Amino acid sequence: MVDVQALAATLDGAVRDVRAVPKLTDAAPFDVPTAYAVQRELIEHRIRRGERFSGVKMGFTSRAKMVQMGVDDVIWGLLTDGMQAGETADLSNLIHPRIEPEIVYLIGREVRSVAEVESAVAGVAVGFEILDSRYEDFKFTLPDVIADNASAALYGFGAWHEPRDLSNVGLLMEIDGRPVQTGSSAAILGDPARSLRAAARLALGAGMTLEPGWVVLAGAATAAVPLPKDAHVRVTGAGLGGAEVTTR
Ligand SMILES: O=C(O)C/C=C/C(=O)C(=O)O
Repeated sequence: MVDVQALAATLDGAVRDVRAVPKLTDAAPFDVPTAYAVQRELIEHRIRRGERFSGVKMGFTSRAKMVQMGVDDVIWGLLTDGMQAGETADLSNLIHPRIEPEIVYLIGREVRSVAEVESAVAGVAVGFEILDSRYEDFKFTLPDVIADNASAALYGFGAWHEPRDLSNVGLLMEIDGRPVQTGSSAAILGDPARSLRAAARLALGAGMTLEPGWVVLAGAATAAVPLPKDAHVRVTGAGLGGAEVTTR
């Protein structure tokens, strides 16, 4: 029997000390439901420090990542307002950050069923997610990464646009003006709307609802790339404008 509170405290300590730890399953294996219990307790540390829930992030939404991890379903993590990046992101609080482009949904009203999630979307935007695994060498098993809140660290997004078909949006990520990733939103489960529905399903399954004002990060359409200090990152989505962050 693993100690959920102790595992969450280990990961929270890694976040606060900016220090990678051995993956939790090295000490004792645990299953996916236990991993989500650790994740929830990990987020509760932030909530107790005064942060507020601001949305959810989806992971392993691309076929390549599912195959790599040997899984056949997506994972999710919880976001707080403390994770929202401003114009600049201070990387001194992160261990080994990586960045990936995102499609972002803004939830306009409480979502009580999967069937209503698309009609509850109030806006769509292009954005980015900064990942930071709390594990040494960014290496983990499926339960480890779920417990670690799907490597969530920081996120941001550009201007909101009217909801629309996002099944094939061209995405470009540039660092200091150099293209580092290009892709299509079609890499997100064939259509990021599927990821949105999965977010509603997983939230409801965990006894939560997607709330008005929350964001849903639909998951990576490209690989994440290492994020250096003193860099300017711009993510552009065809018809969706851009999202930018400067690191220090
Ligand atoms: O690869 C990780 O560190 C876990 C997170 C994955 C995603 O956020 C994703 O697949 O989009």
